[in-house]
Amino acid sequence: MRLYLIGMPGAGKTTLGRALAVAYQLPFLDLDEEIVRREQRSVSEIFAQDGEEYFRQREADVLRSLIAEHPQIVLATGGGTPCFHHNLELLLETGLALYLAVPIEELVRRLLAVAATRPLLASLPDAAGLETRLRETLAARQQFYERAPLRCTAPTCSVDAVQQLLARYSATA
Ligand SMILES: Nc1ncnc2c1ncn2[C@@H]1O[C@H](COP(=O)(O)OP(=O)(O)O)[C@@H](O)[C@H]1O
Ligand SMILES: O=C(O)C1=C[C@@H](OP(=O)(O)O)[C@@H](O)[C@H](O)C1
Ligand SMILES: [Mg+2]
Repeated sequence: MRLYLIGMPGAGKTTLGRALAVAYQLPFLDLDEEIVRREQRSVSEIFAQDGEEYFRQREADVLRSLIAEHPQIVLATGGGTPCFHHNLELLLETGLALYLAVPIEELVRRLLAVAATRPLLASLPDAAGLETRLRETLAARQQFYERAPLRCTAPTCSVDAVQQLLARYSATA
């Protein structure tokens, strides 16, 4: 199987993805990390030097190459991945997408600690600014995220919770 984690920055796609890959004994890849490896520079550097449009094109290209290379994978996408270049349709056609629907308040708590390393959040001064930006971003992206067949609404979605979701999904699919 291919399991794709989608959702807002800070939702835990990378963190939970790694743990799920161990539980299901599947290879794990993180789309951002793969872009960084291929570009030999950080996501922040890519945004600063070449802009978001360039990043989105690379993101779409690397996504397609990873899917072609890996029939079995847990893949953590970036927060914007499903919203550009028909990536969501590709994810829905080639694997099972899991939306980590974490409340904004929890995202704010987590991201305040790491905002400086995330280009779309780096320029925000405080928690109120971060919360406003996240609410706006979610309002625009929800329509994409909600098309995932699996959704975890727990503030901290665990491996156990995903295993239960998957078991229920497999029983009805
Ligand atoms: N379930 C969790 N509980 C608490 N903190 C978490 C959880 N998942 C992720 N985090 C923290 O939130 C931040 C963002 O997590 P990350 O996995 O990078 O999210 P994403 O890949 O969705 O942006 C990290 O600092 C991580 O340690
Ligand atoms: O939300 C976004 O548009 C982005 C999220 C990031 O990934 P995470 O969701 O893993 O932070 C990364 O792909 C890039 O900074 C853009
Ligand atoms: Mg991530």
